[in-house]
Amino acid sequence: MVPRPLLQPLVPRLRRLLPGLAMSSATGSFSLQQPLNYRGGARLQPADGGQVEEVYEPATGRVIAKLLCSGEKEVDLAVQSAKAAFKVWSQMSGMERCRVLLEAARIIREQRDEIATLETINNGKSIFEARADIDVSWQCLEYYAGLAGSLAGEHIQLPGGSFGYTRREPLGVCAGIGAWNYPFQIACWKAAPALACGNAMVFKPSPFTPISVVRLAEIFTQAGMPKGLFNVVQGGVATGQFLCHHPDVAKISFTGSVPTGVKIMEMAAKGIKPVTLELGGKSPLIIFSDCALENAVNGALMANFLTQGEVCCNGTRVFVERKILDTFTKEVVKRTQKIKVGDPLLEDTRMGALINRPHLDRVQNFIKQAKEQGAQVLCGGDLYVPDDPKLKNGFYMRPCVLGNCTDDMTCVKEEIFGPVMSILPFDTEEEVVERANNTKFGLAGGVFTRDIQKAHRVVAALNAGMCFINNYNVSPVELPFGGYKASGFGRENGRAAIEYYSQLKTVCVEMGDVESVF
Ligand SMILES: NC(=O)C1=CN([C@@H]2O[C@H](COP(=O)(O)OP(=O)(O)OC[C@H]3O[C@@H](n4cnc5c(N)ncnc54)[C@H](O)[C@@H]3O)[C@@H](O)[C@H]2O)C=CC1
Ligand SMILES: C[N+](C)(C)CCCC(=O)O
Repeated sequence: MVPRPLLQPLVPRLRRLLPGLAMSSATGSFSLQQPLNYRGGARLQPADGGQVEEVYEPATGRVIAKLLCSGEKEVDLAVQSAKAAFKVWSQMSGMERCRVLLEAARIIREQRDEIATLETINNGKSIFEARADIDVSWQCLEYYAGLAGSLAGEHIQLPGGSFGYTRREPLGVCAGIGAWNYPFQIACWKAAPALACGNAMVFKPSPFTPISVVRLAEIFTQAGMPKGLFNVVQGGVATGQFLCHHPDVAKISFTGSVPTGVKIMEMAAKGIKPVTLELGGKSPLIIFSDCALENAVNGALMANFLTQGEVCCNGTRVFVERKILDTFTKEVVKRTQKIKVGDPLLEDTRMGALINRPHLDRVQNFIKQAKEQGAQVLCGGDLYVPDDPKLKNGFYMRPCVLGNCTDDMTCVKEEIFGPVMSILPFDTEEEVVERANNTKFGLAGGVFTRDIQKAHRVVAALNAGMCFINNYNVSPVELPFGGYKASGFGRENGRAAIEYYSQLKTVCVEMGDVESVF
């Protein structure tokens, strides 16, 4: 036997030699030729479709891969492959599924830095954050692995010794459709509960970030899942539509924008398929004057600037009690100006590049419009061009704080999905709760105060699915996550998600004779 200490240094080198795992980790040097579809336990080119999309590295603006969009035939093959694997997987016990999910979590933990690097290259977020995303991802798999063994129904006593029982059964082949801001994490938030419940999945990532999810599919196979249990189809609107309309898809779990969410629901309605919708937001963060100021400032930064502000649950409407408006604003601006923007693969970078040029332009337009409507740019908001020449075509901007905002401004009403915080003064609790709820969205909300009664009273009054007291945007996988109102419905994470990936069968058992009324 080779002693462990000798084996250990070989492992990273071996991994680099294995096909599918080779990569260079310096910004501006990555490119990928391998197929991006995954079906039946292997990477492959789609059987049809073939429309080509370019995939970018946001940090440099380079094309790093070409995406072949899957057509109707490829989507069907992926669904059929999932259907076959479902037959095997759904018959396994929860404990057997638990072991496989734990093994997948272990592999992700082992490959954490490499997966985070892929995520940073394709999404543009800082490596510091990408690592945290990967941690949340394996934690999610661990959490549902733990639940898999205890999924159960109930036994109900009926008269005369008869009884009923319920069985918690999987739905079948679930479709997962993801956004580009947390590519790997979104896939895990959907796959972990779905697979723990005994379902199979066909996942379609955003065409902007197709890369890391294929790695997840490889890891699932390596961990021992039946081939075909988790397949990846690539493409945009058309591919997504083929998937949603497929008669053998039993459920659709979607993360993305509100307009697309509406279309998903329409398609699901045609097939009477349940849906989970994780949509956008314009969440309020309420800072009372009795808060711990430094925590509140940290909370406001966490609520606005993770992943270049491209976060659905961001608390972008920061309501500040007028008494501390000046002190709070000064401190938030000072701290925002210190955020290090630049090459996302550098260890000390805290804000990388936005997803692509059109999105950067969109965010810039929101800032222009805010100025026209009377908001004041207190810092940032301008494009940022790093000194490093290889980054000059990247999609960077400086994080922005807007003052002098009012509730009717576009920047306060619409989801910007970029690093733009709007500060709004308020005077009373009653007033701020009403203003906070005056939005079509209802994803999240936060409150900073030292008064515990006030904290609980205010969150109870907020029309939002995910509320934070004295923190913001932390994501323990044990807690259910999801929206109210136009932010969607269904829940991801926590025990609650089990409800959305399983169905209940009731069995009524007669122990006596049939008393017929005829
Ligand atoms: N609530 C949540 O958990 C999250 C919500 N979002 C929301 O997502 C938006 C940004 O993400 P985007 O990728 O730009 O959203 P999007 O709605 O344009 O696309 C999301 C996904 O749906 C696919 N898609 C688009 N049209 C489709 C159709 N007709 N049928 C089937 N699939 C279709 C896309 O290819 C992509 O994979 C923001 O509004 C943000 O708030 C983003 C992340 C998390
Ligand atoms: C991880 N977290 C809480 C910052 C964001 C998760 C929701 C999303 O995908 O935008």
